[in-house]
Amino acid sequence: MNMSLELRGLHAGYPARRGHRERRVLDGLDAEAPAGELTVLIGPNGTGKSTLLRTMAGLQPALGGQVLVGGVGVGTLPAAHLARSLAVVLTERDLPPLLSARELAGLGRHPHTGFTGRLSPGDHEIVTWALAAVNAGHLADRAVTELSDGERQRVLVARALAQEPAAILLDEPTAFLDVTSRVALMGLLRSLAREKNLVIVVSTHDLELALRVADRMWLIDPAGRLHTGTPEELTLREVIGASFDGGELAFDAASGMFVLRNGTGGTVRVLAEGLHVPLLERALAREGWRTAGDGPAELAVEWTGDGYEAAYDGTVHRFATLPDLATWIRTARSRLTAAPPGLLPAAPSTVSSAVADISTISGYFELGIGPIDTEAGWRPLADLLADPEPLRQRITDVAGRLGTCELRVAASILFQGLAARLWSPVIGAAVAHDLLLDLNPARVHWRAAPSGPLPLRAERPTGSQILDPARIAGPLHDNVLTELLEPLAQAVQEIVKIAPGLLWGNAASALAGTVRTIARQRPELTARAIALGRELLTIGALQGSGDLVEPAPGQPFFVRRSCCLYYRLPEGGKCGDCALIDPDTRREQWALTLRQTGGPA
Ligand SMILES: Nc1ncnc2c1ncn2[C@@H]1O[C@H](COP(=O)(O)OP(=O)(O)OP(=O)(O)O)[C@@H](O)[C@H]1O
Repeated sequence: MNMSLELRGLHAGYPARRGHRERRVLDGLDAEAPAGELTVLIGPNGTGKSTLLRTMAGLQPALGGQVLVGGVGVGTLPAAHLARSLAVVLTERDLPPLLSARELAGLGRHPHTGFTGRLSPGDHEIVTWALAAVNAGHLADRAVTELSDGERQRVLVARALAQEPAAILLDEPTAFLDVTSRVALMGLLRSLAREKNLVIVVSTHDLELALRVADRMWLIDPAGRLHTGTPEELTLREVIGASFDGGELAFDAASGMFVLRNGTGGTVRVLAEGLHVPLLERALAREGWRTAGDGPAELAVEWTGDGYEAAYDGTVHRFATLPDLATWIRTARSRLTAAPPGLLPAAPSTVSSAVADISTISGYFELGIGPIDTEAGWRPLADLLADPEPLRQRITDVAGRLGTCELRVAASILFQGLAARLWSPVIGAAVAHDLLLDLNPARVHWRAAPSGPLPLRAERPTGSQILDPARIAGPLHDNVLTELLEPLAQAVQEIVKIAPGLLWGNAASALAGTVRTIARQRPELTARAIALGRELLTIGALQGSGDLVEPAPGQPFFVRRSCCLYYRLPEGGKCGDCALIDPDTRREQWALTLRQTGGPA
């Protein structure tokens, strides 16, 4: 039979005494503590943990219901029999002086000794075993009054073990112990439960430790209800926070720790590995930020390997050290939390599903997700912006492919292609998923390909959820234009002499091309794509580069103001949005395209 300790409709409390009415502390409890598991009893002060343990141990009568050990009611057992089923460890600090640890542990044998109370050689053997089981063999001959709190607790557990009971109940055995001894004692109790197949119920105030070691928890909430389950089940049922939150402290379900409720912090997502995760979480918790699970967070903080990046409302702030980050969060808090941000760092699953979806629009919208194998030629986008060699190589390749000896023409066409490649996933994710995809040049990788759109890949793409679409153009411009296309334009200009106005015309044309592709592939997103495209054309370097027009509803075209040099290719002509085309010819071209694509003429 597998042993367990059960409560059946148990009422615990204090019977009526002269002048005092009966005081019921706990009503109608049902629960089970199986053998082989460590059951940890927790609850705020005064909720009745000691009352319950004493009632379970038969030290005070139940006011109703039953406590069963191995199916037998505790209240029905004679004292000596009860002592062989159940041992109790209370917080005893006043132990008889002159008693050695061995003698104290030996007291546990009393239910088994005869009338004389003398220990047989067999009893001594069990006492030695019990002391060894709690790693207190070396303390056997020491006076218990001279032991440290941790050592004494272990000897008290040895006394309970020497009793050879089926169940051991312990009331706050870790109360006076330092952190190492607390963890060690709880660990010891858990292994005893497992190895000796004992029922062990232990009460503690150390909730964080309980969550880590308990196989099962019994939680008494302030209303006197008993909740049972694994630590994870109780966390998911949100009963822990509901029972212990209060004042300055709030329970953080993700970390299983209490965090200071500084009032003004919000939710933060931590992207880091190893020890950096708990350290960052703790430092942020001190500033009042709570870790978000898979849901949205207001702030994202990432350990990048050589520093920290904090993304808030679409802007990334970089810090060399954790104290620098903490100072920024502290001093920036009033600004950070004054108004809800328009952008929230998105959950990784949201980003990856959005990326997977937009990748189906066309090759230009694709962003691969997965490990970066540098052997396979993947390099950070930052390299393409900073190191002139790969860029020069690609310009030469394009020139060769297009059959021109004019590097300037090849550079212009390459830049336009790259601009389309960078706009597409970002604009696609924005209009299709309200997600500002972060094409971080340090973490998004590219590799050379003989033809087609430049392959892009990120191990863990990140992004922000767009709460207010009206505020998206600015951050999106900063990400694509400021972080990527501006350095790229500069790098191109260092290789060939080319007018910046031409390159910005190309960037605008690429943007318009992205909008057109969305209109063709996802017509339902056309209006948003056009509106966003038009707004982007009014910001920074794109200003004055051209107009996104809509000669027929849902059919955007671009009118450039600068030339892209495409016409100079041997087989080139005037491109669709060419600045060199006169308005009448342009209208004819649009009409033709609209007829070809099935749109209204
Ligand atoms: N002898 C007693 N007579 C009447 N009421 C008592 C007695 N002992 C305790 N109580 C009351 O029973 C309730 C539960 O007390 P108990 O000591 O069991 O709580 P606890 O959860 O162990 O508290 P703590 O976490 O502070 O140790 C409290 O309201 C307490 O005042």
